[in-house]
Amino acid sequence: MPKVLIADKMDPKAAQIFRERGVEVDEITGKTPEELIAIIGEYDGLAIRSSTKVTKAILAAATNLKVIGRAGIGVDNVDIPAASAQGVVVMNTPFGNSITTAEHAIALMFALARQLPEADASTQAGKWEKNRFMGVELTSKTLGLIGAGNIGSIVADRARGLKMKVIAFDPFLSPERALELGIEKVELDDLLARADFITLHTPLTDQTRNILSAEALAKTKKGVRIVNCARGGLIDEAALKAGLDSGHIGGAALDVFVEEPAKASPLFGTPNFVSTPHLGASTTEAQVNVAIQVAEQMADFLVAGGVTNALNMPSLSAEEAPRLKPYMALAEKLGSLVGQLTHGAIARISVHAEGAAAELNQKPIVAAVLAGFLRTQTDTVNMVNAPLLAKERGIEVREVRTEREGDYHTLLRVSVKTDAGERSVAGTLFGDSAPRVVELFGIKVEADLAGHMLYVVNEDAPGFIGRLGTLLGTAGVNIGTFHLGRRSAGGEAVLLLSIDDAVTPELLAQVRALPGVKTAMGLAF
Ligand SMILES: NC(=O)C1=CN([C@@H]2O[C@H](COP(=O)(O)OP(=O)(O)OC[C@H]3O[C@@H](n4cnc5c(N)ncnc54)[C@H](O)[C@@H]3O)[C@@H](O)[C@H]2O)C=CC1
Ligand SMILES: O=C(O)C(=O)COP(=O)(O)O
Repeated sequence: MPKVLIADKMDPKAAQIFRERGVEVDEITGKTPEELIAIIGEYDGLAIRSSTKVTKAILAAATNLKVIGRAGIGVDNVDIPAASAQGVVVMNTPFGNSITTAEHAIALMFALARQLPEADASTQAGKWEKNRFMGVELTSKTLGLIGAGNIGSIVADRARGLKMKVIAFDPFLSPERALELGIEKVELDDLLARADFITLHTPLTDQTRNILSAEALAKTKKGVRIVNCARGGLIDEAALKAGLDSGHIGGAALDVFVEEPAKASPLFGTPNFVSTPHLGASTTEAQVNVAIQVAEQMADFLVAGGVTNALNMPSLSAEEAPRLKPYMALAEKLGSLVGQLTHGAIARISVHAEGAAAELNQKPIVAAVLAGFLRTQTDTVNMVNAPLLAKERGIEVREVRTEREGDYHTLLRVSVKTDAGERSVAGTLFGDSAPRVVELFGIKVEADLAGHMLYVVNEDAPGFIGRLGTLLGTAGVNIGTFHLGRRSAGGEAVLLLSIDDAVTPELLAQVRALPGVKTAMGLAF
């Protein structure tokens, strides 16, 4: 009988469903990482919320683990590349708590507009300070959304009901979707200059980290009120404190912090600062939703092999699985590669199958490309919703087949069209099972895309590889594999290195400073 550990507080419905479906379950919450490492080896499944951090060390001890189920949305507490490398499926419940979280953002907006927490404390202290508290109306104010996905869209809907004017910065929001939501799509600087209230609803990614930096906060309208119910790290907390102290920022409400649990913060006690302890998803309704959903999905997987809402594995039927599986792994990797290497609005993604690949069902292959691609923008994408999400984002998806073989017996090519033109990557399967990228933006390479990688484009010149090797060696970075390709002798060359740990910003800065380097990026698969 499969065995699941529920490691964070969850509605009792989760344990009930596991038992009903023939899964043994232990509920042991509040463990330290060391305590978790000591027991995780016995479990096939791990059900969590945001408190448990599923690190490489925990995964290394999880020798029987097959599935991690996140009863909620954000999976930034799970090392997904490490889980994928270990073949552990990671699932979330993308919609169960979105209404609740949107409502919390609206609640915090009201709390700021009318200084509710401070007025409450003062009144209950017997002060009756009727003249101290003067609020503002929400009606007719401009709300700036940073991120207009599931939660952001619900906030927009509620805010429009409150007669607010809603503007949004979300590079992946299509003009059609903005129109449908009744909101105006704007650039970040425009939003900063115009918004009376700002709420954040993006995942924490390299692009969104510190999106409200000191510089961005300085561009806001005087008196702006800011709400963050998404992830700590989207706002520079020190700059927020300075802005509140100077009076430039009229109020701020944080549900999430860079360090959680946040038991101390320079922000605590600051006038017009409101905080809650990551309560965005904490309503009875949302917790019942996510508990039921996560237990059903995990039980389905452990008992029957069904895959739903997986972040690192395509959904599949039993018959198609054996032939399609390696193609989908290749498709995800190629999608993720172009997603990580492409910035800005995408007009079109084309998936071209050549040779043996052209004989297969293209739907799951195309969905896997899109899931890999969109995962660089949102935590909530999977094979099922990737095509829909692409459509919502105004991305045209093209499917092309050529049954005739080219240089390879089987080939998948993924092309992305942006304002800057169309670029493509291509990959094949070695031995019909091992995915390899064989072409990167017109340059022939041959590489396995796995774990953490360093991607460098440089001018092909003698001595460069030696200098890079020395730099990495000095920085204590261990190289697993090393792949090299070039357009022409003395032209542009590309290097793909697999390394043991994530590329740090410091390392990237050093690589970028090497003579001849045109681009350097950290990639993760
Ligand atoms: N406080 C809490 O308890 C909860 C927090 N959350 C968090 O809320 C956040 C949003 O969740 P959902 O709306 O469900 O996710 P979603 O994936 O549906 O939406 C995220 C949106 O952010 C946009 N985005 C991505 N990169 C961006 C960038 N660089 N600039 C601007 N926009 C960007 C995406 O295009 C997408 O539309 C997640 O981080 C999630 O973890 C979710 C539930 C509860
Ligand atoms: O679903 C999410 O992304 C959340 O942040 C909710 O977190 P929680 O499950 O309440 O710890």
